Amino acid sequence: MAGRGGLLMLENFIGGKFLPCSSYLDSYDPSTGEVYCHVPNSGKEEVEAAVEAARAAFPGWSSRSPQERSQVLQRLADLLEQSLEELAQAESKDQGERGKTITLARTMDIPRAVHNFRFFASSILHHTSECTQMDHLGCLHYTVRAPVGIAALISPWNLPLYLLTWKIAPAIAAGNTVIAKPSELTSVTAWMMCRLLEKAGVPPGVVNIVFGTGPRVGEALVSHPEVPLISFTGSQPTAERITQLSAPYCKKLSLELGGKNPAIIFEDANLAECIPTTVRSSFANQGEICLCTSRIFVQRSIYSEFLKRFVEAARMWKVGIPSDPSADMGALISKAHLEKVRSYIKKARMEGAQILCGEGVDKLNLPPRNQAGYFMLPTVITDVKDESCCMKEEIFGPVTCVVPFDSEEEVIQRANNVKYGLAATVWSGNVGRVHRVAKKLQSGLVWTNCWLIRELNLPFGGMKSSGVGREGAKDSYEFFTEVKTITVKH
Ligand SMILES: NC(=O)c1ccc[n+]([C@@H]2O[C@H](COP(=O)([O-])OP(=O)(O)OC[C@H]3O[C@@H](n4cnc5c(N)ncnc54)[C@H](O)[C@@H]3O)[C@@H](O)[C@H]2O)c1
Ligand SMILES: N/C(=C\C=C\C=O)C(=O)O
Repeated sequence: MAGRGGLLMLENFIGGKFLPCSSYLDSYDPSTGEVYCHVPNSGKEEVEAAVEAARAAFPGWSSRSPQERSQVLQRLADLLEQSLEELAQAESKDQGERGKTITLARTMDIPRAVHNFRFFASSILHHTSECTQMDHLGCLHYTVRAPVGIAALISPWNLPLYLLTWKIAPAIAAGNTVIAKPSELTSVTAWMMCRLLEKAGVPPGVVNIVFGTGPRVGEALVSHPEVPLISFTGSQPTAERITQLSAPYCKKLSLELGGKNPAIIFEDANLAECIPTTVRSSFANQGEICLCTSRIFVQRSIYSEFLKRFVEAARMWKVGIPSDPSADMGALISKAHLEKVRSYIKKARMEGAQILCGEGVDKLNLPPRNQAGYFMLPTVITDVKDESCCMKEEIFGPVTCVVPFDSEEEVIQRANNVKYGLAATVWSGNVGRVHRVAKKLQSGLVWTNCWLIRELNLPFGGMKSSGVGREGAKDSYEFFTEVKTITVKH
């Protein structure tokens, strides 16, 4: 709806109704410094109202059959698909000059949000329970699963509707009611989705969305005693805080966090495929995808050739305004984030590393009105030590380090030598080596000779500081349900 000064003014969605909030956050367009949208600055009061609505809706929704719930999810997927262009425009505009290109929103974010509902609408129909027998004792044992209750779903700004629906769909398919909190930086598409819920047949109170900041509404939500389950995607420091706040209640937690993802490129790799894919895996969505490559290990015999061709390809990766369909990359999410990313380049320089292209080396070519935006060129760093912060810490920007290696054992040890363990890529024509290396990497996901091909049936998630738990058909079902073992003596 239109609010102050004709700007978009979002409202919370609680109990099937849009409700105004007593205070609002200004959301800025960072290229102009102007407010472009008002987002509810919700807190405890709004969380209380959402918990009440979710509690009231739970008995009815949880007692529907999986088939009935599945039909509702299918209808929601259809409605989202019918609004694909409108949602893609909004997703790109919401990150606006901040970054998401219209092409990525059209081809990845919104189609995947649609697919999330279709996928879980289908997978909920195919779960089976376990059964075992103890004939010598005359016993039969079996399991039953039931939804947990009210789920808190907290998501980040980088893939707004994609990641939020990746949580809402499995949670409600399993019969839970939910309170979702999108990032305060990118709330618009979640709000637009609320307008479709009633038409899809989602009963009031099954999906509630409260908007606002982490410290205010996020903390009120995760520390609420009647919310037994939290699915969180975001940064490691926030995950720590959520873990502390939820610990007194022994809540069920799923944490999908950051990464420092290696690409390992052996001398027998098909460079014609590897180079464009590794440019994409390093710089897609401005490098603001938790799965992006940020450390590239290249076998020494092909190191010089790889570096030359990789830098050439990185320079071709077009930085442009997000509404330009030919742009490969837009701008970063905020001024603060751009400064943080640039600070890594500065530190790398001070440590004696070389910046081969991008920040401080090449010139951005942008229209005059976008020159104040938070744009940065794809940046390649080399001559950097494994102990450098650029090789250890998650930068979450269009920056990647390229270093040589000699042997398989050595590169596995170096790739594993960070606190994260989310995603890795391995490039080699030797099938035996691909399997061997993939097995030894401390990483929840390993893509070999490709990147970001998603099979939603299988577990998604990270090891070490990259997270706790997995998401996927079976994993999300197990997370969003409680299991009970029943023994029958006959
Ligand atoms: N593993 C994955 O699947 C995955 C996917 C996307 C992003 N990420 C990670 O997310 C990070 C970037 O996203 P971000 O900057 O939005 O992360 P963030 O942790 O700052 O925020 C994520 C969400 O948590 C909320 N939040 C912040 N403080 C909170 C608190 N104290 N209590 C409750 N909620 C709180 C935010 O408002 C937002 O909705 C990166 O580290 C990235 O790697 C991981
Ligand atoms: N959760 C998924 C992707 C996360 C990307 C992070 O930025 C997914 O593809 O299911």
